[in-house]
Amino acid sequence: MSALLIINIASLAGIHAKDTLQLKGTAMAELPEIKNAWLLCKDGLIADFGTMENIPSGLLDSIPTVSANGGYVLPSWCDSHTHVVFAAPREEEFVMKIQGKSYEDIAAAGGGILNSARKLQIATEDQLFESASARLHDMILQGTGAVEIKSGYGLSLDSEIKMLRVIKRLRETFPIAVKSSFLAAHAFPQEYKNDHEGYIRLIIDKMLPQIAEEGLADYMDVFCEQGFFSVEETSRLLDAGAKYGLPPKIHANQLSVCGAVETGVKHNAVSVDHLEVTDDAAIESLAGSNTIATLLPSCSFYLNIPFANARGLINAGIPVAVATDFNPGSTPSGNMNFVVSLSCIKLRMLPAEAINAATINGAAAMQLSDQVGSIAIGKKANLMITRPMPSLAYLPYSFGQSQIKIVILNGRIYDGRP
Ligand SMILES: N=CN[C@@H](CCC(=O)O)C(=O)O
Ligand SMILES: [Zn+2]
Repeated sequence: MSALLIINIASLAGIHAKDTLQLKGTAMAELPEIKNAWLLCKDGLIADFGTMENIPSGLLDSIPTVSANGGYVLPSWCDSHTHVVFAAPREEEFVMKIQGKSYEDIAAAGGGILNSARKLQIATEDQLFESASARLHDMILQGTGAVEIKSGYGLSLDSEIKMLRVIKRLRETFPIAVKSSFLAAHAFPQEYKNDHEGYIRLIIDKMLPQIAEEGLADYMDVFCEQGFFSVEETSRLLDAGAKYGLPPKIHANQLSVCGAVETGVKHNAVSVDHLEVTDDAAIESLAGSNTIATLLPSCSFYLNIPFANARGLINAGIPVAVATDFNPGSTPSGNMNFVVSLSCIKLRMLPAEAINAATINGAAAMQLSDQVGSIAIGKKANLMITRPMPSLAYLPYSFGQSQIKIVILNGRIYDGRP
């Protein structure tokens, strides 16, 4: 049996009933906490917690103990939308953007996703694993304790499989849950520019069967956007994914309104992600559905595009999650602390709403909220211990600085060794 006792916690925050799997409406602003607390981890799970005044006698003498020294303890961040497997950064496009080119201009000129695909096709699986491992390691030190990772820079049978195998290796290597989304429908490769049907057939007839046979993906993703995949193409691809048991998680309403959110909802998507262009129709179709709206404020920040209408979504009773979107083109950052700060500063979410969106609702957007995302007995002991803070609001307020002092995964202090 392994055990770890955390004592002197100024506030143990994010305590939700174990069967609370997601939060919406006014419940998103509730982040129940216990002041002056202790928490016991046993065999990788949260075994018990309470106030220091009532700590069971004998616990302190018998269990290895770490003092939070007046810091907060929160559930680890659950980053439900990333593209951390890529071959090379794209800082040259960063400069082009400063000079006035838009994301769409760069993509149309053969940059963007196709630029990343060219580089990924010549990278080995080991090279991709090494570079993605370094990114994931940094993300864990920044508090991330569960992550979703997409393919989508392969755009050929071999390279998509190569990416998905790297994601599988990351899952087997790191002590955090890793979910995998199949995103061959990220862009049309150059050779299929005028043959959309050919590429869609390649995805449906060749890629999906092999990926399903190897069990390489949990979700089906499509970049449903003008100039990328149309609503009709997206529908066909989501239907095909469903035949192999892959529920949708899609890129929707990032750059324009084209019915992407409604298409995701129609196909019972686990989440529709981005929504920088949040029109009334998108809010209407999400309200009353089971689909989570995953917002990616670091992408808006980096691309200088509008921020999603988080308040409209929350007020309509839609569960909102936030995630990094870490990728080389639109969001070269995997820092969930910055996402939580932006959620408050730019999405106008309250600190408690932003933290719930980055923990329990992020977990729900990966169908993991029965295991992670909140403080509850029986859930994984994936936690962060902060420096002493005057209040919870200090965490997003102190943007750009990390308040995290100790990361605990599966009840053990993460020491950087995968
Ligand atoms: N929008 C589509 N995919 C990524 C960007 C991919 C890229 O530019 O490399 C995103 O989520 O922002
Ligand atoms: Zn994305």
